[in-house]
Amino acid sequence: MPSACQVLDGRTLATQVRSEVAARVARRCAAGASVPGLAVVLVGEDPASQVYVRHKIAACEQVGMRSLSHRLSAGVSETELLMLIEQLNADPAVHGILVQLPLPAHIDVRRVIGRIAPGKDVDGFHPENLGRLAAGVPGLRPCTPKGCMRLLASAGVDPCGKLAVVVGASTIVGRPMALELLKAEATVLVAHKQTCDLPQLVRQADILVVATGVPGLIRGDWIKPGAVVLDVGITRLADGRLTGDVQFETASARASWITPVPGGVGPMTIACLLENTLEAAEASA
Ligand SMILES: Nc1nc2c(c(=O)[nH]1)N[C@@H](CN(C=O)c1ccc(C(=O)N[C@@H](CCC(=O)O)C(=O)O)cc1)CN2
Repeated sequence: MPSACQVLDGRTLATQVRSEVAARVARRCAAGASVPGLAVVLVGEDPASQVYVRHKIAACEQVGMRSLSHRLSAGVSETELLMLIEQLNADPAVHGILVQLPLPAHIDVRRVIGRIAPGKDVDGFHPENLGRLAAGVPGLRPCTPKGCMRLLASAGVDPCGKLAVVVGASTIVGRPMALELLKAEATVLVAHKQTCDLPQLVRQADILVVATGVPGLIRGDWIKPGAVVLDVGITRLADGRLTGDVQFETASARASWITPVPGGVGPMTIACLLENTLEAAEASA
C-alpha cells in the first residue's frame, strides 16, 4: 500500500464512541434516570446472527446498559413474534428494540419492523425513521450508514460537493447510506451489483460505499485515484477468513482512505446501536 493511502480504523473509532456512550449512561444514571434497556430479538440459529447478537449484548454490559435477550425458534409464527414486539413496545424498561436480520423466509420482515414503536426502533429501519432521514429531520438513524458517516468525519472527509457512489440498495445499508450522503450535500448515485458498466460508474466516485455481499466485486483498478472507500461487505470464506466487497490490496494502491474488513465499518454498527439506544432512552424520559 502506498503511504498516501490511510486505513480508516473502525475499531479505534468504535472504542471512542463506546466510551462516550458509557460516560453519558453513567451521568444519566447518577442523575436518577433509568438504565437504558435494549431488547434483542433473535429468531432461529443463523451462526453469524448468533455472533452479532452476542456482541451486542456484551457491548450493552460494557457501557452500563441493560440488555434483554429474546431467543425464538426458527419455526416461531409471525403472529407470535408480533405479539412479543407489542409486549416490548409497552414495557417502560425497554427503550430500544432490535430484531436481528435476516429473519426466516416465512416471516414478513416489513410487517415485523413496521410493528416496532418508532421511538424504540434503534436499528432505524421503521418507515417513519427512514422517512425522517429522507426528510432530513432528527430521528433514529440506521446504524451502519450512521457509522460510515462517523468514519468519514473522523478522516476529515466532507461529502459536500463530492460525487458519492453507493453500490447496493438494501434497506439496512444502501438506501439509508444514500440519504445520509444526500443530507451531507454529496451528489449521490446508487447502483446495484448487476448495474451495467459498474466499473465506469465506480471510476467517477470521490466517495465509494459498497454493500453487496459479493466478495471482491470491486477491483482496485476501478477506484478513482484519491477516492475514499468504505467497504461494508463482510463474507466469511471457506478457510474462515473474513473478506469485503472491495479488493483491498489493489484498491489501497489508489484510494486516499479505505476501511479494512474486518475492523472497518462493522465495529461502528454496534457502537452506533448503543448510541441510538441511549438516544431512545433520553427521548423517552
Ligand atoms: N437488526 C439488524 N440486523 C442486521 C444488521 C443490523 O444493523 N441490524 N447488520 C448486519 C449484521 N450486524 C449487526 O447486526 C453486524 C455485522 C458486522 C459487525 C462487525 O463488527 N463485524 C466485524 C467482524 C465480526 C466477526 O468476526 O464476524 C468487523 O467487520 O470487524 C457487527 C454487526 C446484518 N443484520
